[in-house]
Amino acid sequence: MADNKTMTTDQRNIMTFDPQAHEIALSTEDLHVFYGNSEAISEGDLQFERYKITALIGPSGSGKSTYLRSLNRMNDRIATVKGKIMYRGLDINSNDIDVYEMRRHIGMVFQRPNPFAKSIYENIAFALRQRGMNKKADLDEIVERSLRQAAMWDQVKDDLNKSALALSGGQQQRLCIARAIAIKPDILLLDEPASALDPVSTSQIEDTLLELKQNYTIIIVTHNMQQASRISDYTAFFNLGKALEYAETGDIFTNPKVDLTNDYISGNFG
Ligand SMILES: Nc1ncnc2c1ncn2[C@@H]1O[C@H](COP(=O)(O)OP(=O)(O)OP(=O)(O)O)[C@@H](O)[C@H]1O
Repeated sequence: MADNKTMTTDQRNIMTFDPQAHEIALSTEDLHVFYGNSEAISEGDLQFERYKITALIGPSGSGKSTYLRSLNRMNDRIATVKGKIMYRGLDINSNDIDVYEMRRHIGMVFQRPNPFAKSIYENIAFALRQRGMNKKADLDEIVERSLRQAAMWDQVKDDLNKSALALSGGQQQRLCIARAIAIKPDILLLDEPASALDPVSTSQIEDTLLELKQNYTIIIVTHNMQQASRISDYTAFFNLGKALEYAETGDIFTNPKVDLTNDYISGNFG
């Protein structure tokens, strides 16, 4: 992706997000992702504003997940990721980055809820203990705070020793969100977190994300246009490995500048 200086006028028009006017939590620069010889992301660097929700939309296979997963190096083993991923002035795509430590700041929640086969309490406490926190009072406090932030404390506070696998799909996904935020990341990446859930659970997850954006920068892949328009502040439209348009969500859904964006949000393809 060309930088601002070398962008054509047309490119500037479709990337209406102005980085000068916002506090940027994370950005990519000249990012390219290859699976073998096949280039899955070829164009479309984005800058993510702090404490906002950005939705990545686009047809199946357009590269949304590949882009998202690159942001905290989940693609390291399966793809070649070139270019810079800038976080707090550091290129976190460089070889000398401690990936484990970086993921403490940039957490991920996956499409399918994937709680550990442990108790609700242990699902959260496990990662904290691995990071050297052993005092029960501290663990108790963070478990409660995380479950409250994920809007499920009242439902599970008397069942903390129950297996997480006995929870409903929606509760399991909120537990996974609680687990991700327990270590206080800055940025939360979510890959279609509600696609496997019923409408009520989906709506609860959306409410949770809207609450969380007070403290977290959120980037979410979704196929659900209503969801993108309900919860996101910014939307990026991907097609064939390129972010073709990036703007405030209201603009993308009411006044898209790229014909393909319009076709996609109108349900004409994808
Ligand atoms: N592990 C992989 N190995 C090889 N190619 C892959 C792999 N994962 C994705 N791809 C390819 O990369 C391209 C982008 O896929 P990606 O999953 O990022 O798209 P997507 O927009 O998230 O799709 P969907 O909405 O269906 O999840 C596709 O052509 C896909 O086949």
